[in-house]
Amino acid sequence: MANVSKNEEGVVEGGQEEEEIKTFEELSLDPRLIRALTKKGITKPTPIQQVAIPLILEGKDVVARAKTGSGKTFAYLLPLLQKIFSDVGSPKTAPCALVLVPTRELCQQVYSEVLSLIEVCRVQLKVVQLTSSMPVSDLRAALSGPPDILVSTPACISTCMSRDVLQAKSLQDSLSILVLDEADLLLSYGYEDDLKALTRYIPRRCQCLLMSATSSADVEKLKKLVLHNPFILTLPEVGDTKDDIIPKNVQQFWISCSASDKLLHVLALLKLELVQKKVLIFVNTINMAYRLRLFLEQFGIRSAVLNGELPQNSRLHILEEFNAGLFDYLIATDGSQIKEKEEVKSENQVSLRNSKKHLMKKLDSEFGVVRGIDFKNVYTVINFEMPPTPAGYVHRIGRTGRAYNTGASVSLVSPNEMEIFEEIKSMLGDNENEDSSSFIAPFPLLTKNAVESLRYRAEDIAKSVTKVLIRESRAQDLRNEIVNSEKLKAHFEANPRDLDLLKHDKVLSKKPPPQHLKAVPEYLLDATTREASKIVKFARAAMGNTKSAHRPGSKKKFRKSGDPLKTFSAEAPKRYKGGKKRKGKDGEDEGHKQRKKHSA
Ligand SMILES: Nc1ncnc2c1ncn2[C@@H]1O[C@H](COP(=O)(O)OP(=O)(O)OP(=O)(O)O)[C@@H](O)[C@H]1O
Repeated sequence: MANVSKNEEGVVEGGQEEEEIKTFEELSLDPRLIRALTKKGITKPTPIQQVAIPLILEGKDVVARAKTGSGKTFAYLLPLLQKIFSDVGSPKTAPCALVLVPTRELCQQVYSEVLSLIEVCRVQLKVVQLTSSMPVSDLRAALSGPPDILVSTPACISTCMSRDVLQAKSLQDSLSILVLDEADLLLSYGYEDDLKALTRYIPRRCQCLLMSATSSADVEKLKKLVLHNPFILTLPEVGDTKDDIIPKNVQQFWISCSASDKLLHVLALLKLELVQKKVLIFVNTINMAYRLRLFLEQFGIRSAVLNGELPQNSRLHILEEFNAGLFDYLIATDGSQIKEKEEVKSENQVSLRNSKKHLMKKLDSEFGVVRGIDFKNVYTVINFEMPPTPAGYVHRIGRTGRAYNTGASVSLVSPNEMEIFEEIKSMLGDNENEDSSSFIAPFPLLTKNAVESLRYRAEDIAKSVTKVLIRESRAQDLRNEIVNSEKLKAHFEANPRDLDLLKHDKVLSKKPPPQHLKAVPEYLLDATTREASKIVKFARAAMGNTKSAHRPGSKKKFRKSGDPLKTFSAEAPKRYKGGKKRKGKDGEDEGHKQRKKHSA
């Protein structure tokens, strides 16, 4: 095993010194896969990959819990592909590998990663992705063959089995690897029944892998449901010392402001260029997303909205455009938007649960447009509204600081959100009584003067973004995207790389943005803000240098603790540790559990 040693408790911890890091060759990875990685600029395995790859190649069941952006996808995909490579051509009646993810976007992401690897390896593998929105005839056609690797959601597999598109007996005979990716989200997205139904057909010999960014009761439940005496690879901090859940190369900030001042504050951050691009802004409701977009566009700040209501092709296209750098500001909703509709439903818990289920189905049975998604080069994540759970915070902030990148987050916290903010801080170990550096620091670059200089204009424009305008714009955007979605489908089949076809950050409002609001007059800015803006610009330029310093082959190193790709520990199954059991590793704070129960 790479860079590991056992401590007295039998927990296997990863060695983290740069010189100890093994290469992909030393992990016995297939040279074809190494070539494919090199082509992507990936030359050395991340810590989680170092430990997971050999174990998975040995055929062990593995639970891998590592920070967002730590490279969990390749940690399972590389050994999975290597195993399938050695099996190519052997007769089968169903897929040998099944990768289950919570959302369609993740389906697409994993599917693309697999294709990009096997394209270079030049191995004849059939890989398919299936989602519930596909007609049964398409599902049947995709599974005839059958594929070597199937990427899907639990709900879709249930549909396939109930419609006899995928036969239980065939699956039992063929399945050799099952992966539950983003396992911490699978149950909260309502897939428990689907997974329970599926487990009956997973043969005992099937190798099971469970990947997760956070530890939770749900992950434990899944572990018990599916795995057999697995190796536990985990960040020492997750659910243990509470430290370092968020990568340290992400600087976390917060701003205290009233709910009604949030538009003003976000305007100040963006317009005065106090945060670096690209920026991902989280809101809790779709209406708020359009409110913010309409508001910002009046100041010449163009953004796109990503939410579960939009057709899948549009969502994928928005993600691709944003990742390709076609626009800098993306406003996204995550699971929190369910709250919006729940609020008007019954207070009764049972009907609340039912309405939630109904709503989940209505919006999109595999809803969840951002969690786990690998956004490229997002520097700043802004929580315009706080997520309802600490786990939601971890997933949101995890969209920046991915792999070897640095990033920052700014949370706008209103008095009503102080409770969840405190809960998040306590999860992070950000406690005044603790002798640790503050994990979420007050944002230092925005002065009261700077905010006040924009107040008049901001309040004026905020008033003009009425509920009616929001409703109309949202409906219009949806209509446009439905039309686009069809065009996109046809067009991208022929031109998969043509991202410029439809821009998603076009001005929504019928009234063009007034010219005078586009630029902030010099006289409105105080010296401190001008200085702060300059600092951010310098930092951006410096970041360019930093980035190039981290190109493959670069000698420059990150601080060990500051790199999300660095720390981990691994725990062997009981029989590998002479029966010793690790205690208290998975403890999660009670408040977190309670909130988690009511979330999603
Ligand atoms: N060995 C590596 N070296 C450099 N970059 C890597 C390496 N492995 C993966 N990456 C890149 O790191 C980014 C994050 O990887 P990945 O999406 O697998 O993270 P993750 O741990 O699954 O995060 P999340 O929990 O948020 O889903 C991706 O862009 C991926 O291409």
